[in-house]
Amino acid sequence: MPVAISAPGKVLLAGGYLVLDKDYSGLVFGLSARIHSISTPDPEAAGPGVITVKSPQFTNAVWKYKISCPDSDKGVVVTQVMEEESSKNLFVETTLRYALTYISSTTLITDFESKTITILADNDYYSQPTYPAPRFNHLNTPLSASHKTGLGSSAALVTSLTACLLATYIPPPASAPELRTILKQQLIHNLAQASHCAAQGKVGSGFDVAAAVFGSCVYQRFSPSLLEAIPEANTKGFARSLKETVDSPWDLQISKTRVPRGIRVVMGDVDCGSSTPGMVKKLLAWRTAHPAVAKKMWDELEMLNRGLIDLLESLRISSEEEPGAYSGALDAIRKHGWAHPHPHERCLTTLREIGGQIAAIRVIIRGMGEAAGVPIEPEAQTKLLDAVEGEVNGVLGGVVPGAGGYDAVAFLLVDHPETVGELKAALGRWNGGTAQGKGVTGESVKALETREEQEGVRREPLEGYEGFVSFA
Ligand SMILES: Nc1ncnc2c1ncn2[C@@H]1O[C@H](COP(=O)(O)OP(=O)(O)OP(=O)(O)O)[C@@H](O)[C@H]1O
Ligand SMILES: C[C@@](O)(CCOP(=O)(O)O)CC(=O)O
Repeated sequence: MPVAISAPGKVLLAGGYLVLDKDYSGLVFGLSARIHSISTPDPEAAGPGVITVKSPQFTNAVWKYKISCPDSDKGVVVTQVMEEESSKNLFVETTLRYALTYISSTTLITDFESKTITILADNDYYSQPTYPAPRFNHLNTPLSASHKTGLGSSAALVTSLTACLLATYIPPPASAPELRTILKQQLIHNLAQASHCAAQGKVGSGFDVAAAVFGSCVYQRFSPSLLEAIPEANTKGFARSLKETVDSPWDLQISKTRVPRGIRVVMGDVDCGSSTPGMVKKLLAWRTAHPAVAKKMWDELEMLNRGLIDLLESLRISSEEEPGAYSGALDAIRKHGWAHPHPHERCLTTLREIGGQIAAIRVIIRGMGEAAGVPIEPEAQTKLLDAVEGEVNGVLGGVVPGAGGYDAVAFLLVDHPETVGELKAALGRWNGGTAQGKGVTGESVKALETREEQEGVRREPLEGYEGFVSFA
């Protein structure tokens, strides 16, 4: 029986770096750009024990694995069958190893039915050569040469593949249609975090996997020690420890959130690139060397981020309790900017406060970056954010999301076609962005189509993949 699962990408609007510490939080929105994993029977399989994963949007993107379980305590062994022009895919391979080990420990299956799993990524994950591009556009490059837009492809991939493997191999009732209630999100989350963390080399707060599973949320991470306790894959005790850890309660904190109706997040792809691990290492080294100053900054930023979360929540409440006044305020700012005949009207005040809060957050972020010598909001991005905010009525504010740097920008704005169109045009016209030392001068910024979407991992109807996957 074929199974299709998708998981969303992410944008960390507030809380970059802080969210690495479990005492601080991150505001992360799930995105409509999803990565889909579709498992189908393998028509060419001579018997059980072969899983072929492929990403037909890329060249040389077929990864074939032999699956065996010689020692149940050490877990399932996943060995790539290397063929001419095979590449490695660490995230796929690790996810198979972890998910199949968990499944085997739970169900006692050792002979896994052979399957083909097709991975399809929505176009916004990679810079496209031409716009608009057809759905699941073929990029004519190997995956390693694609230009990622920073939407968290590895987390969405690991999450959808994990859920797809669970739904494929764990027999009913777990494979019944309602993924969320039966294949519990918590299980998908814990298992996907374990795989992602192992593949990533144990860095990262896990906010991207949390968004891929739960969708938009305020996230406080789990204790890193939870995963540190799991032995290396395929060593003594791996299977037992993985199962115990995944089935145990974790100390992460998730509270669901959403962008209020009438407001939209638009991401701009700067297509320049920054090294997140390098920035994280440098910033954390500075934090360790300057504990007192850093604590003050972290606490101040946390307070401002929490303030932003509260303001967005009160705007959401206004949008439901006073829809007329709310829509009027949105209309007014998109037409006239902040000049309004009733400046003290409640919704307008909240909208204004959101803009002010984002500006205050950016001040501290810049200070943090300067102090640590890490370009979290580089000057080129400051100019871009300020220029767009000044030019386009209806933009509440913009940030350099996640780790910051030269990769991307994200704006909160009134969700009206004219406002979105003006923002896209302003980004397209932008040519003042000189990333010093990066060799990029005067690049325009491409607005992505993706928007905030509240829902996390979900089962998808198979009809959506006709033409991309063979169900024969
Ligand atoms: N379409 C895909 N098919 C198969 N594997 C993929 C696909 N997209 C991403 N991956 C896996 O994810 C890896 C990229 O992960 P990486 O953490 O570098 O990027 P990212 O998660 O998109 O980063 P960011 O958090 O900055 O958005 C690839 O090397 C590959 O292993
Ligand atoms: C710097 C950090 O806090 C955020 C990185 O975000 P992004 O991958 O740049 O979206 C790292 C992390 O939380 O894993």
